[in-house]
Amino acid sequence: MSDEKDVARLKEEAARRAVTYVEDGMIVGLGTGSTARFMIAALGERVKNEGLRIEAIATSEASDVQARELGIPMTDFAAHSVFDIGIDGADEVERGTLELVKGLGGALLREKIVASACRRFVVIVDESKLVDRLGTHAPLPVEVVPWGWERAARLLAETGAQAAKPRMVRDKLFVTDNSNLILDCHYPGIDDPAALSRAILAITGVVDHGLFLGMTSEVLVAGTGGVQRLVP
Ligand SMILES: O=C[C@H](O)[C@H](O)[C@H](O)COP(=O)(O)O
Repeated sequence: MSDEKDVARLKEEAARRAVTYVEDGMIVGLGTGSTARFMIAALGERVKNEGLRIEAIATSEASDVQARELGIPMTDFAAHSVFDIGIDGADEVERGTLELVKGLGGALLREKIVASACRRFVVIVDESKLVDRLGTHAPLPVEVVPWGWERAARLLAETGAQAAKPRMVRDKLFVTDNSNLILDCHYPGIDDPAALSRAILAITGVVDHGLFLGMTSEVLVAGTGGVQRLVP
């Protein structure tokens, strides 16, 4: 089996475990990304095969489309301010603190809005996402309004980022579901995530960033030895 297939299998294992937490009557926040895709697929199976009765809210257009295609009933913030459980992937999980970097898929803003509305926020990852210090494996994505983004990029560099570059897709600026841009900020490790969060949010034009601090209820980490459950 190739490495890629191994990783996909681990992501699916973590995703399937998290879906066992979902019960009849729950309102569920659906994450975004390749691991969340497995989770939405598994949830769709339960809705179809077991008649599981839930409503869900998606953190991206892509997850929304997938969930609707699978027949998962969807809801929104017009109907609810609080959700029972949110299940989402991550790009980095710091061992010990379980603080996160998210947003490599560009969905960080809606993901953070939904995670902050969930009573329980379950993170599903394969073991390659565990790090000793945030910022060492993945850049920190920062969502900014398009107007004046160049200034925001320069000010982000002053927070210690070695580079704050607009994300590009096929030579074009990547645009989020919220019509904003993503600046990928490369830090040489993040020693004080809370201080960095404050510094980034103080920049006018920044909408939010991919540091998810104090939000994790638990992490399900799939590795070769099975799925491990980590709690803060
Ligand atoms: O914007 C994307 C999200 O934060 C994803 O949850 C994160 O990038 C992890 O994605 P994946 O499961 O594909 O590694």
